[in-house]
Amino acid sequence: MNTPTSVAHSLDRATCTALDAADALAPFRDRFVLPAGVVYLDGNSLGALPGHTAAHVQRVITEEWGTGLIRSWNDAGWFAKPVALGDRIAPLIGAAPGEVVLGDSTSASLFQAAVAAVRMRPGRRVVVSERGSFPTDLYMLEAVQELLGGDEPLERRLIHDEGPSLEDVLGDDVAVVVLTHVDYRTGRMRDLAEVTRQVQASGALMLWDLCHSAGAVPVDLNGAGADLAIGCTYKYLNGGPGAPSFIWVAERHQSAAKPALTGWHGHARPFDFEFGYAPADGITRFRVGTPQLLSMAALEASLEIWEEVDLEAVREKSLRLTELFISLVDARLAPWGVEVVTPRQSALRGSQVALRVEDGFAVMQALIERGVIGDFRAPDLMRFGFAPLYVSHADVWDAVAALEEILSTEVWREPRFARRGAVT
Ligand SMILES: Cc1ncc(COP(=O)(O)O)c(C=O)c1O
Ligand SMILES: Nc1c(O)cccc1C(=O)C[C@H](N)C(=O)O
Repeated sequence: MNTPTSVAHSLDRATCTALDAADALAPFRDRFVLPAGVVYLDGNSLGALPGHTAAHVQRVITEEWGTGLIRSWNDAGWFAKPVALGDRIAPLIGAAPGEVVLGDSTSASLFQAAVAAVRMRPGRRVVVSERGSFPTDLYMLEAVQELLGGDEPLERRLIHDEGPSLEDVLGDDVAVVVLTHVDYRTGRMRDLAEVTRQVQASGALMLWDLCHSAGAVPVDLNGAGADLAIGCTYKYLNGGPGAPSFIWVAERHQSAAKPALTGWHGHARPFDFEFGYAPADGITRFRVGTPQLLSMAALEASLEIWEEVDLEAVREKSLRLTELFISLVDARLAPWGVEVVTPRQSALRGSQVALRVEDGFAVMQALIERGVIGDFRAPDLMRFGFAPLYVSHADVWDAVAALEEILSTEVWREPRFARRGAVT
């Protein structure tokens, strides 16, 4: 759908509810617990809770932990869970069975994957990333530099919208390029296949951060022939706060890939309790220590929903929602100088929209008080995530209407909305 501004002017809430009535994904909304009176547009930070998750986790606790006790490592498949769940995430990112394993946090997984990648390109002493990446990625790459820069330092080269470009920094000294597929601030989406091709043409490996992609847009890692990827499961995949991250390593690299963190769950024979480390075959070597089984139980529940979902339908609705939002913002919020920062070309957009608004922090706090939950990213962006399984067209209408009211009444100027303390 491409809703020009003139059409948005003639749109009303009834048109949005009619779009909802015709929406094939609308029934999924009932599978989630959403508080009454809340329009939830922050599923790009923490996904909503599926209705059956609590009962599933409760069962794992009482039956598998309470009754099964230690026996559940075998009887309930606990030991195999990180790879078993990885196999269930694989179709969502264009991976094959045996290529994905659930890990620790995304930060730790990025470190694991980046170290493995640098070691797979001996003699190449540069890691490329982007200046605007989510900071944890850059922080972890600093640690990679420190760890692997011995006699010969490891250089970090950062691309930036204003230059240098990827083309500028690629060369025969680059070991790995670490980029985020969908930018956490602007929602800009890179062409995964094209960037992978460009990077590999220089002889480097391509490591993707899929945090804002998994469950938001179709991803085809194997179709693109990418090398490694990591991502989180607590955003669009609804695994819950602290849900484990995933690591994908293309099957062709697995025997050469050496994990940075050599824990016993990644050992070839963990229960032989051998003296020395020997990596397990395949993706299992990227396991570290005891997996977070209760978090995995929550993710296991949400994946039941994801197994019923057609990602092309998700993408189609996501674009419909973001285009509707952008059109309504253009039509109704122009008097307050609201700027759409997210690309308007659908191929360049993930499933979120960022608006640049003066005093955006206070405006967002006022919006949240009105029950419309988005978030703010310093210095000046209000972010709105559109998770197509539970966000409706009427939600989009209500969010823009609330924003219009807050801007026109200037209620956001009240001191209680001023910035203080920790924010999310
Ligand atoms: C692109 C990106 N990478 C990494 C992370 C975070 O990593 P972690 O799961 O370790 O907190 C986030 C969000 O928190 C993110 O948006
Ligand atoms: N992971 C988060 C957390 O532990 C606390 C608050 C927010 C988050 C997020 O996921 C933020 C998110 N990655 C972002 O895009 O800004």
